Amino acid sequence: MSVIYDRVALIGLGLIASSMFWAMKRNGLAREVTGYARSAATRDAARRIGLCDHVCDTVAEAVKDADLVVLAIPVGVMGAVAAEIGPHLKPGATVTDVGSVKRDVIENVGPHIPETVHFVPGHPVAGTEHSGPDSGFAELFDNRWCLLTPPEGTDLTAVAELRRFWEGLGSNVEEMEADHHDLVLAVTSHAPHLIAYTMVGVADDLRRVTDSEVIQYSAAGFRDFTRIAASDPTMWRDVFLTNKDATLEILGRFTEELFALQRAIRTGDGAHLHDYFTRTRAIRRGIIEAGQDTAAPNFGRAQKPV
Ligand SMILES: NC(=O)C1=CN([C@@H]2O[C@H](COP(=O)(O)OP(=O)(O)OC[C@H]3O[C@@H](n4cnc5c(N)ncnc54)[C@H](O)[C@@H]3O)[C@@H](O)[C@H]2O)C=CC1
Ligand SMILES: O=C(O)C(=O)Cc1ccc(O)cc1
Repeated sequence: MSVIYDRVALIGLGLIASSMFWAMKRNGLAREVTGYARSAATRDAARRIGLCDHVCDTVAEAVKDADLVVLAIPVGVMGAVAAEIGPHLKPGATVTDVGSVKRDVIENVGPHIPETVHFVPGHPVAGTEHSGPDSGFAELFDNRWCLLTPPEGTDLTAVAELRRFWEGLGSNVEEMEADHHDLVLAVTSHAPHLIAYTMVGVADDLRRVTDSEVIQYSAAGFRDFTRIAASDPTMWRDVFLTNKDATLEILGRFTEELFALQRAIRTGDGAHLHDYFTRTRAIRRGIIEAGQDTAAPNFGRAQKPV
């Protein structure tokens, strides 16, 4: 593959930025990659493992002369960091982000980007429960979606170039409107994370009563919850605070359904439970038969309906 951006600056050196770096190197997408993280300890860790061609001690130095600047930091600090970098951006450059929420990022970053610089928001829908500079790997984005949410009027060439870049990192790229993105992700990612956090919290309370049994005898479903509930607290705090309306909308619907299932259990309404579980099983089988289970950890290997 060929170079798409001569110089890329990664701001924030955690899971997503480090995975982008290794994937860029794997596929030769950038000639030089600079990096910056707020804490000196993270910058030192990055230097130790050879993450970035040059790790800078100031954000201004990192973005200077960059053709692409990637904000790979928690959603809650995007606006403040955009304000810091705004005056140092090169005319003609593109700024993007990888935040899990899009409307809030557009509102908080957009105003700090000079007229001469393009801003194309993005979200790779790929990740793990791990964080920090050591956690990245080049294959993270392979065959996963990257969603771009350019506001109306965004330069089409800048969007097309960023699309090619994410395709070069291994992703399938789709464009969508930011509010739609936030609602879809509230259903598929944000509410499920909150449910996992809650379930693990409930089990932890119970553990005090039953000693270590909750963990010792946990079945696969609960283990999956504990994996998700190990995700970075700062990142997820910011996701819920910035995608507030969509998350509350989905949680409201979730609670209604949960109450209906609770009532069916209390009244012994087996037909309700059976119908409900039959419907949800059909959804899972439909996803697999349509070959859309690209987010499964064993993607790429033969799968049979479960
Ligand atoms: N972890 C995941 O599975 C996914 C995360 N995302 C999004 O990507 C973004 C980054 O997430 P991760 O890489 O997982 O996080 P991470 O916690 O691994 O890394 C975040 C980095 O940002 C730095 N940072 C924090 N505040 C900063 C500031 N004010 N200035 C400069 N650097 C700062 C931290 O030092 C750290 O290096 C978040 O917005 C998240 O919503 C998107 C897709 C998946
Ligand atoms: O680890 C998992 O199961 C995830 O769901 C990863 C993830 C977390 C946040 C995102 O915005 C996108 C993907």
